[in-house]
Amino acid sequence: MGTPHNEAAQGAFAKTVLMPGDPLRAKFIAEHFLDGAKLVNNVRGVQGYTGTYRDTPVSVMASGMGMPSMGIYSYELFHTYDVDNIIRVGSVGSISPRLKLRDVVLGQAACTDSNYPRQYGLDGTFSPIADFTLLESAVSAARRLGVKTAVGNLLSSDVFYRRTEDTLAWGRLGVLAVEMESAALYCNAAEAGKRALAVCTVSDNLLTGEALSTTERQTSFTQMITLALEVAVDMAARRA
Ligand SMILES: O=P(O)(O)O[C@H]1O[C@H](CO)[C@@H](O)[C@H]1O
Ligand SMILES: O=c1cc[nH]c(=O)[nH]1
Repeated sequence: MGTPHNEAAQGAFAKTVLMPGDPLRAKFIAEHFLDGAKLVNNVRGVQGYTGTYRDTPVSVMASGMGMPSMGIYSYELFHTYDVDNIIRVGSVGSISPRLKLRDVVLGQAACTDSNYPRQYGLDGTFSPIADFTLLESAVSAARRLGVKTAVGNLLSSDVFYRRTEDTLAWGRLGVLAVEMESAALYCNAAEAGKRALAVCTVSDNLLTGEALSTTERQTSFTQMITLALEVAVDMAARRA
């Protein structure tokens, strides 16, 4: 039994799924980090793979870009495929003077300019936050691996080609970086009673105008990927 967007069989996904926005980054992770990776979904070219990392089953599947796309894929992974943990492995634009290109950011929470949380009909503002266990696991893995991370707020925006000045205003409230999916992921995890975390790499610096190339976005985020995979191993060990 699949979904309109996912043809994988029941049980084809591991309990932890890494989700980049980019399908080619998903393929790169499967080919370079997982042993025995098998393609389990390719509907719309959104590639999902399951293999093992340090003998632990792990899956990787693209979310596509933006909150509606992440909303669909993560909802189906949590509800149809009974996935427990989704770790977004994304690129972000820095809006903080603390960050430079290639720095790794752990999204403790995700502000948003999207109406995505409106679906819950709440009389107020829901704060989409990361799962604390995943966040704590990522912080310890980063210390162990010697990866410097910044932990803090992200802005998940519906708009990529946004006015820089409007975006920088979020930075003045301490928001570290802007991307386009984490708030929807955190909302879906909360709704499903599951766990989610965004581990991101700075691909653009909105303060200086510096940017990485397309190829670097697909294939050079190895610290972020290793960190996320170490969290997957830790979560599997906690279940055992
Ligand atoms: O690199 P990914 O994971 O796709 O993430 C970022 O890159 C895309 C925009 O270029 C958006 O999806 C944004 O969130
Ligand atoms: O949404 C995003 C993602 C990466 N870089 C940006 O500038 N914006």
